[in-house]
Amino acid sequence: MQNIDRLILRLGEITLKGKNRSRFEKTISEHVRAVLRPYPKAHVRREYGRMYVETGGESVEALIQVLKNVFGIMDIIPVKQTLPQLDEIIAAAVELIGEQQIDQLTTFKVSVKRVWKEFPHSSQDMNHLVGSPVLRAYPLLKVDVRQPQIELRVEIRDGAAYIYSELIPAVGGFPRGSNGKAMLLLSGGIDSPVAGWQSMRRGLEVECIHFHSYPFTSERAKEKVVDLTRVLAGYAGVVKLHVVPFTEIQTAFTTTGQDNLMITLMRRAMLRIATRIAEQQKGLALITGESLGQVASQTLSSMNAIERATELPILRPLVMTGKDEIIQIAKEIGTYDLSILPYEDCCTLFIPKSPTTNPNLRIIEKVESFLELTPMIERAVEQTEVLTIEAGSPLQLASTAINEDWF
Ligand SMILES: Nc1ncnc2c1ncn2[C@@H]1O[C@H](COP(=O)(O)OP(=O)(O)OP(=O)(O)O)[C@@H](O)[C@H]1O
Repeated sequence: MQNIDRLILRLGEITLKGKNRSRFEKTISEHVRAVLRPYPKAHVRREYGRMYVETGGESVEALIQVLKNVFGIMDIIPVKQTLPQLDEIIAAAVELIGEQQIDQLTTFKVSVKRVWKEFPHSSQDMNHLVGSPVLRAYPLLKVDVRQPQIELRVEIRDGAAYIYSELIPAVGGFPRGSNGKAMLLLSGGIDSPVAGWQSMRRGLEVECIHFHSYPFTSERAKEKVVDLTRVLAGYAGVVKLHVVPFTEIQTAFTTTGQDNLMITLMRRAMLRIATRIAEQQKGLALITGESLGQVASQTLSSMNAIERATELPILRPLVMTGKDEIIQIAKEIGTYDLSILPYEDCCTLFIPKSPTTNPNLRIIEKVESFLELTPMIERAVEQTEVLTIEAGSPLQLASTAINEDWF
């Protein structure tokens, strides 16, 4: 990409959101400036519906890598900028095509968009005026107007023309934190970090809540969750993590003699505590990594019995997503390698041999009423440790390409 001197960032769905648009664009621009801090020579300019990043000599590939993960950016266009003059546009087009691999089978076409209506040549004429010198310079090229391998695009505006041939898909979604706050129940597993990232991508500010059962679960298990939160913070800047002591409540459940209801009871207690923390932090929903049918506690019947423990909406971004796809996303966003570390989760230690897939709500409520849960829940909330986790290095772990197919 040696001829590329700037990137155009096109913003996605926010264009649908009329009056919030300028606020959304400002949020994306702040996010862009934050991820570009390690690249001081790059310069950002905001315009209606898009942003321009002048590379200033910074590596184009490195800039694309970090910008691809900024929520709200739909795609990135590496461009060569010239004056809106025919000879300059032709020279840039010839240079840009020269960067491509060309053989006898390579097809191309020119597409011109004339935003500046005073430019002296029509779009139709421009296709020929630019196409002919390119064909003369690269005689192996063949024109194909339907499905060309290379589409050389020229956008002519008042004051500048942009020449490009590549559109790089970015993460899309809504600007970070633009759709309110929700609390993510973050285990050390594969699913909940993915659910958290997907929620952030839809513009939610996410605070994490982790239930920890020391000494049944080790310090390493907690560190793993801190590390997972740090990866999420790579996308959001800073993420709060609430670590809830869960040992007392779990131990109480083991005395009930209702082994097969253990998971349902634990999940309901988690939701109650998470709801209290959400109220304190002004979170409007809970997020889990549940996926329909994945385990006994994720049947429709179990989910039904579990979610009655809270009045807050429960968001389950992965509810209809299969495990393979979840794993693929976890790898792409940089959480997978941490999630598969062997440190135990508080619940797995208490999983009975045959957990019920169809829990009876009446029995559950009876068991709960015997236990006097409320003071235990109060204590757990009071003793919760709150950590503020910052990204180690912005987006360092998310170095692989975002997969277009998910969006
Ligand atoms: N120790 C925990 N702390 C916080 N949330 C938890 C904890 N354990 C489970 N959860 C929440 O409950 C959901 C279901 O957990 P479960 O272990 O049944 O399923 P899972 O599909 O293995 O999820 P994960 O891969 O996220 O652990 C998790 O996705 C998470 O949101």
